Amino acid sequence: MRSRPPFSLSMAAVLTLILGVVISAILFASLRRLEHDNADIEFRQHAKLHVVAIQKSLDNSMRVLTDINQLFVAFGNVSREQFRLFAEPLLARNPTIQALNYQRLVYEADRLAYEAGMREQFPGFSITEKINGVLAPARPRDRYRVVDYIEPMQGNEPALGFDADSYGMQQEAMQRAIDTGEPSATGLFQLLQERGTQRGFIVLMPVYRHGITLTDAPSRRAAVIGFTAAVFRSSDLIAKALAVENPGSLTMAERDIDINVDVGALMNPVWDEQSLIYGTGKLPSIEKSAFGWLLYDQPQPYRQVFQIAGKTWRVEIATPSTLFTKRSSNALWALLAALLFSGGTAFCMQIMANRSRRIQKLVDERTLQLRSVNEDLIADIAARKRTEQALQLRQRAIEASANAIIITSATAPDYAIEYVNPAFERITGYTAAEVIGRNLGLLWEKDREQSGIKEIRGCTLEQREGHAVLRNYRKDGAMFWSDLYIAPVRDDAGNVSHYVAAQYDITSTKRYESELEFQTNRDALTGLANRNLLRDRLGQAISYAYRYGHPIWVLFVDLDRFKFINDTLGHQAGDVLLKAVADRVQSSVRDTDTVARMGGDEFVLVLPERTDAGLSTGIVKRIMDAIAQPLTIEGHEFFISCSIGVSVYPSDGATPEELIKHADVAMYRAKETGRNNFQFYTSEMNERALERLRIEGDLRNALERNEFVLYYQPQVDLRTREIVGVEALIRWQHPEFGMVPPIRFIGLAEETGLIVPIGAWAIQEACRQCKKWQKEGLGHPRVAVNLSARQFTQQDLVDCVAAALNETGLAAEYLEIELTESLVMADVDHAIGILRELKALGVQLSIDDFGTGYSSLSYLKRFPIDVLKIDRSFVNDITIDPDDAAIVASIISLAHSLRLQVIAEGVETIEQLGYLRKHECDQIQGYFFSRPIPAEAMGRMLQDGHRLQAESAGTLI
Ligand SMILES: Nc1nc2c(ncn2[C@@H]2O[C@@H]3COP(=O)(O)O[C@H]4[C@@H](O)[C@H](n5cnc6c(=O)[nH]c(N)nc65)O[C@@H]4COP(=O)(O)O[C@H]3[C@H]2O)c(=O)[nH]1
Repeated sequence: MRSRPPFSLSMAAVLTLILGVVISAILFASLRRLEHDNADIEFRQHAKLHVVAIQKSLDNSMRVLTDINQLFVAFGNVSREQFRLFAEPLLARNPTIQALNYQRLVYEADRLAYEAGMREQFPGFSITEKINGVLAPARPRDRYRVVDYIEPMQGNEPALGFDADSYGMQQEAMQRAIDTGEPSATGLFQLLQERGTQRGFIVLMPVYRHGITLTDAPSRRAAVIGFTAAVFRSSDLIAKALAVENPGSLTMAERDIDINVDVGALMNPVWDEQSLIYGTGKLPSIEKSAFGWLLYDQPQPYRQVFQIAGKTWRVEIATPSTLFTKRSSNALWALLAALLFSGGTAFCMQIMANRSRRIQKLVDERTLQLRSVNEDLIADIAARKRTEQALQLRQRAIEASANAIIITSATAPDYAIEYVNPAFERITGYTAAEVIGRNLGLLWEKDREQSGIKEIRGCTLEQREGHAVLRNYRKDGAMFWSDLYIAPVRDDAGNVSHYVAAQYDITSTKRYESELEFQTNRDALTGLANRNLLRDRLGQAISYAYRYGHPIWVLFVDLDRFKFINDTLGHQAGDVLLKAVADRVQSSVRDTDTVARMGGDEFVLVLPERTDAGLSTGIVKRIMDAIAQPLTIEGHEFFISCSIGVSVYPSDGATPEELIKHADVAMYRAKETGRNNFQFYTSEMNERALERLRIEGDLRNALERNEFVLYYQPQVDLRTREIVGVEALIRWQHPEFGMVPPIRFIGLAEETGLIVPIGAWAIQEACRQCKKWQKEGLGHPRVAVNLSARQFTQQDLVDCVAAALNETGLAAEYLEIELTESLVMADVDHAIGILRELKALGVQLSIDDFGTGYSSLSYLKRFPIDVLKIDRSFVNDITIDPDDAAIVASIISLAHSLRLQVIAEGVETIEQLGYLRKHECDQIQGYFFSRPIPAEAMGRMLQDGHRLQAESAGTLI
């Protein structure tokens, strides 16, 4: 709906209205001025007529008076009857005259006669005057001016015989009349015959004695005999004059004009109530306001002064200001009409302005619409162009796409392919002609059980878009992975007419993904699970075990002395060894078990219990045996053992981290108890592990704090029963834990590398002590020092030993270096080299712990060793385990055949001693003879010549 424009006044309309109002005002003012002036003129004309009427009436009256005076002049003596006959018609013609009379001058002397004569006609006549307001016979005086004749008699009877001189106020007029002979008016006074309040006046005209020549005033005074007088009632005079003279206009005059006629002295033209003879109203004092004429008719009072009967007559005629509408509404109507016309014109202008504004607005709207339509049209054309270009671009993009684009029909049977782009041909090896009309499924060949195919079918059935990863097959049969996106294409009616599929060859991505997955979860060297996958698998196994109540074993496997191999043969050899161990471990367990490499030489196995096969230590042993199989690397044969810690779910932990950590702790415990061993985790181990951490920290400072001491355990020759040697065994005098045995810190020292300086110190100290004993004359016992694997790989080992000998001055033959079996067997060739160098120094060499490892006896021939030390584990059981007894016997025999000395370790009982003696063991070492003791004690023992008791030896011999 078009909104109505807001109303606004048009400037043209407003100006028109203002102009119209101004013109109307001017018109009105002009008309009013005209009317006002007309009214003024009309008024003056009327007023003039009135004045003329009054003047004329007075003139007529004066003429009547003159006429009647002429009667006396002509006849000298005029009878009463003549007077009457003459006056009557005059009075009839001049109604303004109240009465005409003749006043006779009667002298006192003639009074009686006169009165007598009059009484004949008028019985009781007497000359009268007014005394105290009442008519009475006149008091005697020289002369009387007696009203002798009077017409009309009727109504004027009281005046007959009245002495007019008794009215002093007429004297002046009378005297003037006498002196001039002209009519002379008196002032206003109450007429004798007047019954009302109206005043009147008399105009006197003298009558002189007949025949007398009148030349001047005295002659006139002397000749005067009487007076003719006209009596006027003042108001009646003017009213009748106006009525007689202006019978037509009187009404108007009465209505419209206030007429005031006054009689006053010539010298006093100002209004005077006493001299006012006629007044119809109070004359307004006209005070003209500047614009009063606009609304009121305000004619100027009309004044005229004239002389009649010796008096100055002033007639003033005025009319009150009246609202102009009283006279004429023409100006008003003209004003209204002009205003109406102006308003109408302005209204028309406003309407025209509104209309033109509407038209302008409409034109603007239409212009805007047109412009908008035009712009739309241009935009439409541009959009079409863009669409065309976009279509071309898309077509080219599809053609140029590196990915396969396929368009299939949604209505044709089997969703026949309608279009494939060049990339499709390139990827699949099919030409467009070969696939058009066929189903996309040709790419899947017989591999139709893929879940992605179901998804794609679902998309076409439900007419929705979707996505699937598929194995596709090229025309040549080669498989490739594709990521297929399919989307329905709808026609204008919204029906699905086609499907468009984009196929991405993701074979390389898949390959990369699997590599990535492998890298993420697999150990790069061995292909075993890495820490990530281990944690994952162990987590899953825990969940499963928790649900079904099965235990899980977690095995922490650490290769013994791997570092030695790695350091001596290099990393490549180390890697070969690790791979071999990995394979062996993997093949010792079920496929479903997890074997992971934690890094270095550490492996973790997750062995969940199955219903079909329970877990037992047999599995652990099997793993250890598998690892212990001889291994040839770069032509060298190695024997490697391992230490295994076992933690059990749920008793040893509920999380992967806990179980792995506890298995690790158990593994350390296994190492501590002598390698090539396994241990189940116990809570005490944990405490030990914590302690171990503490020890590790303290160990770093122990050497410089001189906390290490050497204890010495004597070695006794079974034939001589004398002490022939001592084994130096290190002790750590820990400030808190007290005397710490080597088993608790040697392994740690090896791991941390601290064993190198500690070992060097031990050699030096042992040499020094031995030399000291020799110097003290305590004989020449050999001192045996243990050498760790780490020391064995030490580049300057030989130099170090040589330096110790040099510095202490001990002859090399008194120093025996003990090497463990596994140490030399780990890398036989390397070991032989070192051993030869050491041997070259002149030191004795012994193989410690013999029998525990997997050393091949055949190698012993190649080692330049002097002594074999039978491990105490065999010695321990020789009296109870025939196998161990047989092993010990054969070791002694073998050693002897190789011309090696044999020392049995850990001889504790006389039975063991007996057995060893029996099998011709050369020397023994063990608690039976002495525990390891401090150097002083050892010195004393040497000094005392302490020897194996003959009884104990003898009883057995
Ligand atoms: N049960 C029993 N044990 C007996 C008997 N006779 C001796 N032994 C103990 O057996 C160990 C013999 O030392 P080892 O086999 O070389 O085994 C040594 C050696 O491998 C290592 N070790 C000791 N001192 C050093 C050292 O200075 N350097 C190095 N590298 N290793 C050392 O620590 C291991 C343990 O030393 P020790 O605790 O002193 O333990 C000593 C000794 O006290 C016996 O009759 N019964």
